[in-house]
Amino acid sequence: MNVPAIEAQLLTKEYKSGRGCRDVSITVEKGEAFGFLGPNGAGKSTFVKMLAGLIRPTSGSAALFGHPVGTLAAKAKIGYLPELYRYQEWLTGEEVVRLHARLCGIDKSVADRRIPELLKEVGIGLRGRDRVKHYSKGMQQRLGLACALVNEPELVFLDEPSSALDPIGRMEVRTILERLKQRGITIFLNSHLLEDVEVLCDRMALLNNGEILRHGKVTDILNKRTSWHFKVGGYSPFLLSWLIELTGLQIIQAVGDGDQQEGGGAVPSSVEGSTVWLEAEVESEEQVGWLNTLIIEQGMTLYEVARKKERLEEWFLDAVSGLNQRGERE
Ligand SMILES: Nc1ncnc2c1ncn2[C@@H]1O[C@H](COP(=O)(O)OP(=O)(O)OP(=O)(O)O)[C@@H](O)[C@H]1O
Repeated sequence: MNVPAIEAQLLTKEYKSGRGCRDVSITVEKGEAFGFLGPNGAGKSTFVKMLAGLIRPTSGSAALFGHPVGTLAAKAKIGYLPELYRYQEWLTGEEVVRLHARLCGIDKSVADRRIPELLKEVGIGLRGRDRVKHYSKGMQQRLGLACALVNEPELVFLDEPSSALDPIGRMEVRTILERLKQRGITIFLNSHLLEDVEVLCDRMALLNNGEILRHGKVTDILNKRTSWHFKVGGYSPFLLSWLIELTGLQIIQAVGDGDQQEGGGAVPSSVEGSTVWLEAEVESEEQVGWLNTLIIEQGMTLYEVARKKERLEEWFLDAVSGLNQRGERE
């Protein structure tokens, strides 16, 4: 039977403060990478801690690979990198991972082989023999990743895995996560880094004030908007107003591939014969073909036509805009 890696139904945690998360239901299939987004305090860590069996839900239920959360069978299958990690700073990095291996009941001979490989994979390598107190925040985060992977989990929960890393470190962690995904490991990624979610995740959900506000396939979200860009050479300033009048479409002149010119829609300032980008909102791909024909018929050169992707950041900001601290529409 093909059981999902994560199945949560109406999972709720109420703290004394009242916050936490409410009625969260999601299913994550085996081998999927799932992104969990949300503003600070939305309840992302609370949700992950319930799945990892670290805190008890107030109500609702969840299972990992068919085993109820909190049971040994569920825990044996997971790795967890917490957001606020603190490792024993008097130990060396290698000793910290070894401690985690022992807690997971891994044989010494297996640990002896696996730990150096893991330290190399997360980019600690020879520094594994240094004490943790000499590690930067980024190195401690990499150490956390090694600890989360030491039991060769089938599912990893990563709570902000690159928050302390510089851009190179983030790219390296992303590569590690991509490798895990290729190996068929299910990834549940809490992240503020929308780019990580965009590159790595198949599906995602946006949590706000403890509740799921939106969810969907990352590719659908990125392609939802049907704005198209046209790079036009030999441009004549009459073209824009002529196209708008003829087609009735919303068309503006863009500064480059993506950035709208301020006061878009106004008569373009470009000089005769220059190369410009136009951005049009269309209802169907036929309209794109129509615009292509019209531009070419006017004797201009069409260098490039591309669908404008909606960045996840726009999607995120749009979803939470107009909501107050309690997540209510203002
Ligand atoms: N142990 C606790 N006791 C009481 N309230 C808590 C506890 N842990 C979290 N909360 C509250 O629950 C809400 C959700 O917190 P949580 O840490 O899950 O959010 P988050 O989305 O992970 O935030 P961040 O992105 O800032 O880490 C917050 O209002 C927080 O103050």
